[in-house]
Amino acid sequence: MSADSFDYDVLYIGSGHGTFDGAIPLSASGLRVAVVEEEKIGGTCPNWGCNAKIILDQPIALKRHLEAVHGIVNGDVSIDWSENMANKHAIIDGLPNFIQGLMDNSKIDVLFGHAMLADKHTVTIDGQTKTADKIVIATGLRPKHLMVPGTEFAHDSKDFLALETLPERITIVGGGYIALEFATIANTAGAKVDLLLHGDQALRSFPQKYVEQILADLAERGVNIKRNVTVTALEQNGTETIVHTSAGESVADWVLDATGRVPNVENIGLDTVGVAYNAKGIVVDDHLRTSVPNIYASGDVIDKAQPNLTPTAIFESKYLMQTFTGATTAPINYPVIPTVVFTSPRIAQVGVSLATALANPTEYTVEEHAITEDWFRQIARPQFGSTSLIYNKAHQLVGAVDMSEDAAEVINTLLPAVEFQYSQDQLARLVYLFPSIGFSSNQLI
Ligand SMILES: Cc1cc2nc3c(=O)[nH]c(=O)nc-3n(C[C@H](O)[C@H](O)[C@H](O)COP(=O)(O)OP(=O)(O)OC[C@H]3O[C@@H](n4cnc5c(N)ncnc54)[C@H](O)[C@@H]3O)c2cc1C
Ligand SMILES: NC(=O)c1ccc[n+]([C@@H]2O[C@H](COP(=O)([O-])OP(=O)(O)OC[C@H]3O[C@@H](n4cnc5c(N)ncnc54)[C@H](O)[C@@H]3O)[C@@H](O)[C@H]2O)c1
Repeated sequence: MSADSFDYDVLYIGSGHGTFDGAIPLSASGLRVAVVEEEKIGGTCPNWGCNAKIILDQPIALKRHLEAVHGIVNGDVSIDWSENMANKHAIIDGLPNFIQGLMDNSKIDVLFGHAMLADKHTVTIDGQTKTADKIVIATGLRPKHLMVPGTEFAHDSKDFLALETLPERITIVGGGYIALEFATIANTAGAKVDLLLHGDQALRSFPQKYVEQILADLAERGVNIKRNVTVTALEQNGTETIVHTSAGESVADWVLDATGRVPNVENIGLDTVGVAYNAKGIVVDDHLRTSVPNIYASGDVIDKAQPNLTPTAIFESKYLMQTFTGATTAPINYPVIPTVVFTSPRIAQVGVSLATALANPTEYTVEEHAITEDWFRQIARPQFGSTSLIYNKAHQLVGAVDMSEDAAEVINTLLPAVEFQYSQDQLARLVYLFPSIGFSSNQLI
């Protein structure tokens, strides 16, 4: 069959960043494109991920900043959670319509409903049938649930980001991004937080010497951190939830299950069509093709080594757009992808990890700079913070970690040097605004 005999050239399942950043220019280039969404247009990041989280975090970061400059700026500061939530609604509630408007303008057909593959060119959407030359699966992840009696009494990150009132006592199960970011928000906003770690570490992909400083600070601020604890059951008693664990029981008004996220690979017809997948997601080749050559995958649903983040999903959807327009036939060539956890202070990193560098001293050298070495980074009076720089044998910057309130900006500044392996001469030609985080960060290398 020729491509013209199908309803569409490309049909995407899911409307998150794994889809729309590439689908919009693809449709604008003249291809016939459809996007199927069963929930909110834009998917996780705008509606119940990055955007919602960082809006709620903004007053949290401000309150922590004001605490640090207490004595200079005085007066009681408290967070009105309902107003914080109202501000979140005001900023993000219009995003699905905005994103759909972008899709409409580029002539994408937006179809609502649950999509399932019927054969390699056919998708059913709540009974309706559509055909496409190419199909992209971009169905993302969903929260994992504790496999214990009473698991239904726990809530997930989406519920937390929609809380109209902040519960007094919150138990958070897990030690990943969501657990630590939400523990920071809930603690600073005034809740009593229990943080239950399955093992003895949190944020395992970040340098533990930095993570331990974050945990110590949270503990000093009243977060009750329990390590090596296994939740065995949850029980509802009126408005309270009793949390049964290997270390005894405790009581909470609200329990957040932050034990990870799993790929949406079920109930979409993968077995019917023969698309290979595993517990970590859909298997793809270096062109993001699944085991069925005209079916591709994009975003979080892919089983891959790169971190499941919005910028990764955007990179993948744009790569597919270039593939489908014929602008490239090359395999996907991922750049270095930075990561940041929005605790207070934040930790951000890029490139070769600190753990790898320290384990291979003949390959790498590590230089650590305390935040106190730079006058400019003192003005917000941070209690602690550092930057670690990782160099290869040719003394090129190959990795960096920063722990500070400005960590995202520090790592953004260092990112081009890591990605493009700038020489000292090239670095010397970069003139940054002064004083600024960019200037201070560039001074380090
Ligand atoms: C709480 C939280 C905070 C986060 N914070 C950050 C952050 O600060 N920075 C960052 O970079 N990343 C962050 N992330 C990760 C980021 O949100 C994801 O990496 C990104 O949204 C992935 O996009 P995606 O398009 O692959 O998937 P999604 O955005 O999840 O989109 C998948 C879409 O597919 C739809 N769908 C699924 N199955 C079907 C079907 N059968 N039919 C029709 N539609 C279907 C879903 O409804 C969903 O809308 C966060 C995630 C969470 C949960
Ligand atoms: N700042 C950001 O970029 C950001 C923020 C939030 C989420 N995200 C994305 O969302 C993904 C999911 O985040 P997450 O925090 O849900 O997952 P995660 O994989 O980061 O953390 C899951 C945590 O749950 C723990 N855990 C697993 N099973 C458990 C059990 N039975 N009992 C107790 N603890 C258990 C793990 O040890 C781990 O600490 C991240 O990997 C990231 O890709 C990114």
